[in-house]
Amino acid sequence: MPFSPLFLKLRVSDPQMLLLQQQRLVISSSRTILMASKHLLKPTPSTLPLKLNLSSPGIISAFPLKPNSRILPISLKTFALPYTSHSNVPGPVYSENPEDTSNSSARLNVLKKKLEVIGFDTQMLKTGQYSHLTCPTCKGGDSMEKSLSLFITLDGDHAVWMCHRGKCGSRGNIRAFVNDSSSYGRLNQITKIKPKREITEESLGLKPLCSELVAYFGERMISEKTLARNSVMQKSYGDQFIIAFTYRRNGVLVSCKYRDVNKNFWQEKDTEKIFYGVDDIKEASDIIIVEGEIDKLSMEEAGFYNCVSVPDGAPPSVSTKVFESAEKDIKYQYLWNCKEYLEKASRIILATDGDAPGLALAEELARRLGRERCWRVKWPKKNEVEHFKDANEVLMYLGPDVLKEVIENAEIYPIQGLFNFSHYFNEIDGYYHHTLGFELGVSTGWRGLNGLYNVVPGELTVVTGVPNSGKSEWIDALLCNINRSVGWSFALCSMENKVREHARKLLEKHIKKPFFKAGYGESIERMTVEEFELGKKWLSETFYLIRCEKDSLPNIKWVLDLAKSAVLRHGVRGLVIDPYNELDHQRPPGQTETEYVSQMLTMIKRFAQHHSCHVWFVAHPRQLHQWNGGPPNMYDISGSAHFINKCDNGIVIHRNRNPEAGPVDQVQVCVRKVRNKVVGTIGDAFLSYDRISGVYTDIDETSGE
Ligand SMILES: Nc1ncnc2c1ncn2[C@@H]1O[C@H](COP(=O)(O)OP(=O)(O)OP(=O)(O)O)[C@@H](O)[C@H]1O
Repeated sequence: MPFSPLFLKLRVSDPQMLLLQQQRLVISSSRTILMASKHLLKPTPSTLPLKLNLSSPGIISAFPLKPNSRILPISLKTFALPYTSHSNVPGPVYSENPEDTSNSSARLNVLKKKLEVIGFDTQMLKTGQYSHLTCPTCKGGDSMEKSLSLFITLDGDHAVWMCHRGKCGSRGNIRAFVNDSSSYGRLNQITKIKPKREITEESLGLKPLCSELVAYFGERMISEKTLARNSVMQKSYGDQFIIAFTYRRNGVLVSCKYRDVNKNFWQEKDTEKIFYGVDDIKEASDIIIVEGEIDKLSMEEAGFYNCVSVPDGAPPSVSTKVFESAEKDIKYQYLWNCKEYLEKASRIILATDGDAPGLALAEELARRLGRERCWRVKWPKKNEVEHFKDANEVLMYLGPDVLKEVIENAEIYPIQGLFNFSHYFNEIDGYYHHTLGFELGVSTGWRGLNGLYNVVPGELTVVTGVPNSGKSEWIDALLCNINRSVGWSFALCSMENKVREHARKLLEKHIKKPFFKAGYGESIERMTVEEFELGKKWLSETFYLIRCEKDSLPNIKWVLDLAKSAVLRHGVRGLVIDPYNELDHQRPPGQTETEYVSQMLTMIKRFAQHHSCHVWFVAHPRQLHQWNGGPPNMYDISGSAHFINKCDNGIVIHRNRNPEAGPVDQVQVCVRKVRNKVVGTIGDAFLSYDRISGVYTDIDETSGE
């Protein structure tokens, strides 16, 4: 015989109150007044005792009193669930003046019209009672059953409905009069939520653990005390007993997960997903999250009660999906359902398994919880190649003290782009022990510069000087010296040089003989054909040319891309860009030259650092008015002060052109900036330039700083 819940003392004028009363008092067929348990009493507008469709699978009474009762009032517990209200669905234009609204039949009329818009058949609807209707969402499925219960308040102002078909679960509510300014809600916007079952130990048939299962846990180092504290139970399943991990919130059974002898897991269906042991982290500021219930129990054996386990294990890999909202984050609903527990935590230790899914789970959790408050554990080594994979393994094989240590030594969860020095200890060790190479820089080959400037991979040297001062010549000579001493090879982007002339200059420096028998070579013997042939081989092995064969000028990105190829393909350790003004410097509209130069130098420095390649960048000074013949200043470089600000080393090449002021072959190498004190300091060195071979040699005369 079908039963209907009856409501006592309903006040028609106050729908909220009505709803509240509806939640609290339900009279069953046996006229027993059932009081809903406290946590089910949250006065939410959608919480109504709804008559259940008994054919609907998986919906069981929230009340442990009468498992077989056919009256099964349920709490929808909507405070934890998304809920679509249709109270804003406007009606077609009906009379909505206050006088009319005091009239319940007018109100009911408006309400019915709104319900019709949604798709309800309203002919038989009456206030103050339930109606069984065909659900406009699922149409009652194949059997076309009238699976939807709809209730209209006595004043005709408010309708609440829910479809009891397990596959549908649509529900919603609507009011006759509200601020109806929005457009019509569409039916498919009705949130489909499966109602959660209310379960008890009795209804699930859970029993205390038998001695065999206690012994099984004993083998896994889980004590009876821990099992009891966590209410681990058992259930008979066919002819076997299976372990039942009871999921509780505030001590109340919310869900249950089973494990059989074959390590198969399954969870009571249509129950809420929450963390296992969530009550243990209620007030905790430090939380441990593990991947399985036995790991949670293991943590207790090591003295950590502030631990929860995820209910569903680990995903195979990190999802590539963009996280949209908690509602759509179905796989991690347990996390959102326990949000208020997690919000208080300042430190969350992710002690998931050490395998790929475990790491993926840690990443998924960290994404949602905020990496900045996450830590992760390093499971100890099992042997040369393997690590222990989880808390229970460590507990079983190494004991509770080691497990405790593992947790205490958890390391901060990495955040992309945020490091501490420990992440770089290998590199720092290498720097200290001189195993990186060239830590103190490579000598330029000139004694006078040894204390001032040495060449370190990964740095940027800006070289300037008035036109014809010998900047290019000096850099070529420097490259030859470095190649001779340490064998480095170089990428050259020397736009001003013809290739053959550049080859001549380099060969002259390398062979120390003139390329031609011509006036500039005076009486010195020209390099022989054999020397020339060997020189060509040396050229090919030492230098890689970056040249733009088209008429257009290359831009810096193009140059750096090719330099990167030269590093990767030929292992070059240095790049010369000579000069700055021969590059294409088109800037986006609105960008100043200063901004552009800053950006360009950042790119160059990044290239240098990433590829451990030293970059020499030649830049001319702006036109100097009233030039006194002295070396220009690094701040005189045309374009921007960033050249001196951003470089690691700043060098001005200067030569005397006044015979009365001193020898004209004398070259002044002014080291104006050295960022790295290990490799030099500011000061001047004086070299002598041999015009025939282009070779620079030390003059034993240096000026002070
Ligand atoms: N100390 C010096 N004495 C005499 N001639 C020199 C000296 N240094 C360089 N030269 C000559 O000056 C000319 C220009 O040299 P280089 O191309 O190296 O100068 P630069 O500063 O790079 O010039 P630009 O600013 O035009 O690029 C070359 O012919 C070179 O032989």
